[in-house]
Amino acid sequence: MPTEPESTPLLNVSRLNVARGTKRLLRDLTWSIQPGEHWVVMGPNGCGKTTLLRSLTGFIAPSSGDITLLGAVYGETDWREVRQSVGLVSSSLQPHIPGGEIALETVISGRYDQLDFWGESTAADERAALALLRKLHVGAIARREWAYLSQGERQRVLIARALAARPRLLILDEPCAGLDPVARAEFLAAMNGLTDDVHGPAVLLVTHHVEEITTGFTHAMLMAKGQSVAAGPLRETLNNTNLSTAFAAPLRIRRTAKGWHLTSVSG
Ligand SMILES: Nc1ncnc2c1ncn2[C@@H]1O[C@H](COP(=O)(O)OP(=O)(O)OP(=O)(O)O)[C@@H](O)[C@H]1O
Repeated sequence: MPTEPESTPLLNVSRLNVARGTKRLLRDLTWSIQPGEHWVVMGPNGCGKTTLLRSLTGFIAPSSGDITLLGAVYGETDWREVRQSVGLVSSSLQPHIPGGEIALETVISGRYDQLDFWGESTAADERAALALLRKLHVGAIARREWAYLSQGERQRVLIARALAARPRLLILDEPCAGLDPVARAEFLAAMNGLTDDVHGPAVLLVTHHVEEITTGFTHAMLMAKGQSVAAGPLRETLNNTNLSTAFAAPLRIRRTAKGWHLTSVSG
């Protein structure tokens, strides 16, 4: 993969279009992420968030437009190589983790970019994996099997797994889905640790809930009907007008000491 200067955008998407049959899943989407930024992507069901993530990670081919990720240009570079520097945490990974695998092994498998890893791990691998689990406040379950982990623990093990590969971009696709309030609060505390780490990866969070936008996030993109409705610094972008446009309903957003709150304005 090419090396790039510090100031190069981590991601540059220009006029990205994805069509399947007659349906346009993404329309002329333009977006960039600079080093040091942590982004939230929001939008109604079916607006194209997953399609965008799948395009960025090379699992869907764009119909037109350009993607430059970590200095590599889509179509010119082997995207499997680019993917090694992108951590993806998505519920779609969960069925692929063997039930009998202990958390430590799941994390180590991320370092080798393999699911169900059967290779020889070293003592150094184990120490590094344990440090990651501790960082995410789940060190105590290091030797517990996947089948017995709670949803909240699983999500954090998957983040540790993604971090084991030392990604430059970490994509969290609705990581709080299915978590109870306590597990969610614990998860959000761990996510705060990630965005606070100046040596850590850029974080891209896809969520439906503004309450999950922790203080370290700097930017937001709102999507609707395959397009970017608004994108930019978080506090400017998350306003009543942009959110109401994206969700096609009157919404009011507030920010308090406890975080963001979104309410529907009836009548
Ligand atoms: N291969 C495909 N062929 C046709 N339509 C598709 C295909 N893949 C996705 N779609 C449609 O494209 C739209 C965008 O889907 P996508 O999964 O990207 O939305 P999303 O924003 O992630 O939604 P959600 O918030 O519900 O997860 C949806 O209407 C979906 O049904």
